[in-house]
Amino acid sequence: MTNIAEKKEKWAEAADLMMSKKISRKLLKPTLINFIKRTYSTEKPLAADRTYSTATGLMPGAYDEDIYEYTKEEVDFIPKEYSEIPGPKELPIIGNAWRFAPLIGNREFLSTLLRPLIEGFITKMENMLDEKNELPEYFLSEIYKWALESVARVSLNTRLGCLEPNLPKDSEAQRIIDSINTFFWNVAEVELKMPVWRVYKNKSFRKYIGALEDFRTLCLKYINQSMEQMKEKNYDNIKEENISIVERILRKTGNPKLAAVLALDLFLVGVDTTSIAVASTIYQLTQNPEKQQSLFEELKKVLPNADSKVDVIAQENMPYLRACIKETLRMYPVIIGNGRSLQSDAILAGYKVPKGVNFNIFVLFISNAALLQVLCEPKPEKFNPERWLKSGTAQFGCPSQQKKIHPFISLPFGYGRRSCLGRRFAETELNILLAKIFRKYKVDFNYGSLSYKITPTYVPEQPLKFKLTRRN
Ligand code: HEM
Repeated sequence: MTNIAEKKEKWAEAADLMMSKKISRKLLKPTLINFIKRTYSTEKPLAADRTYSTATGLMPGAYDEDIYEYTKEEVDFIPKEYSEIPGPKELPIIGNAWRFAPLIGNREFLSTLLRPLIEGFITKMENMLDEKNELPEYFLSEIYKWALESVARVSLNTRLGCLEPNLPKDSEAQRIIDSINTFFWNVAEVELKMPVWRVYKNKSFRKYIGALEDFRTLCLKYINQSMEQMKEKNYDNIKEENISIVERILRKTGNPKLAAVLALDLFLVGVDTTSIAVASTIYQLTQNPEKQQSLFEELKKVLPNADSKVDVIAQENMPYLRACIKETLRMYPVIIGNGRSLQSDAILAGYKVPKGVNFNIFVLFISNAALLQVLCEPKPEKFNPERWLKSGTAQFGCPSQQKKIHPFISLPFGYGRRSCLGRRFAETELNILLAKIFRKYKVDFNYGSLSYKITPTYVPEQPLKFKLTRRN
């Protein structure tokens, strides 16, 4: 048998093994956990060489040379714990942001910046309600605009005007959102499938490049504006929270190129991810009114009235809200799987897997079926936030069986060195916005069940016409 045929056969066997109902729980549990742990512990993202050859090379102007070399000062600025992570040579399109993870991870800073935008968005939602108190069909795109405004505020200290009513279709903010969507619709086709575009520039490729080019041009305009304004500023009298991430990087490194690349990264990955997570969590709570009521009881205690401030301390006192978000992302992970490329030979589930093999770890499958069934809760299809709540013994309990839930059951933000850098950013956005909505309104959805599609984010297909009823 040829090497390839042999490998294929082994992998088919491995897949059968994982799916087989006959397999004993004893064997499946350690095998799957080991499988995930081993693959996540590798550091190189999937298809890094291809991502490099397409995305970077095709974003003219974003990088002056093909591979950006860091100066000594920039390298020194990189916090120690991140310095050994492979840099942009590995994954240029989102390869730089991780170096500044601490800057996008401070909850106090994020909460202060994001709260006013959330207040503005809630007012906008109220103004969008129709005579049945329902939000419009295009509500998801309104969430996108809010998320875009948030990224712009934090990374560039810029307001794009996305919260204005009736943002024109040809406005710059709308065009940024459209280009992000087009990018995501075509990224899998261009980056992960056979690279037909190397010989023939097909439609997906042209759209993909067009979107990236549009996106880059628009974002760079705001980045340059931000840099111009910096020249006039006296930072002695400016509070830390009013200094954007881009400004901080520029002040520290004096390198506009580095700042621009980081901002582009954040715009590209920070908009639709959070938006879909918001949409899915609201939807789940409409489908489970008793859970929505439990959430309201919690929120009423922490936020005495609808206008109470959702600061960091308030967020810490909302375990049920966090459990609702976690449970939603278990059932509907926005990113359905993660990729890794093995950096050394490994033995997985008894099979020798050679260095260089690419993996897709299907979070959607794992968190909905296999692990959950084997390890803990027999009903993965049920929305049950309680399964994530700490029990009296301060363990993550599975109430029905008094067991700990294995942390790998749900990995919506990935795992390890290349896990999501915007996690705190996203969690802060979700905590504040959802707390505000569910403290103020009872939310219903009167149009049956939503179905989901993969674009490649996991997104609801039907209009989100949520009904809002004001609470006391
Ligand atoms: C609910 C919202 C979000 C979800 C579910 C999510 C999920 C993910 C996942 C699954 C990965 C890949 C992790 C891995 O391979 O282990 C990732 C990477 C990343 N995310 Fe997020 N994300 C979200 C929001 C954000 C936001 C708001 C930002 C920034 C503003 C962001 C920035 C990043 C960056 C920079 C990476 C690449 C990290 C690297 O390659 O080292 N994400 N995210």
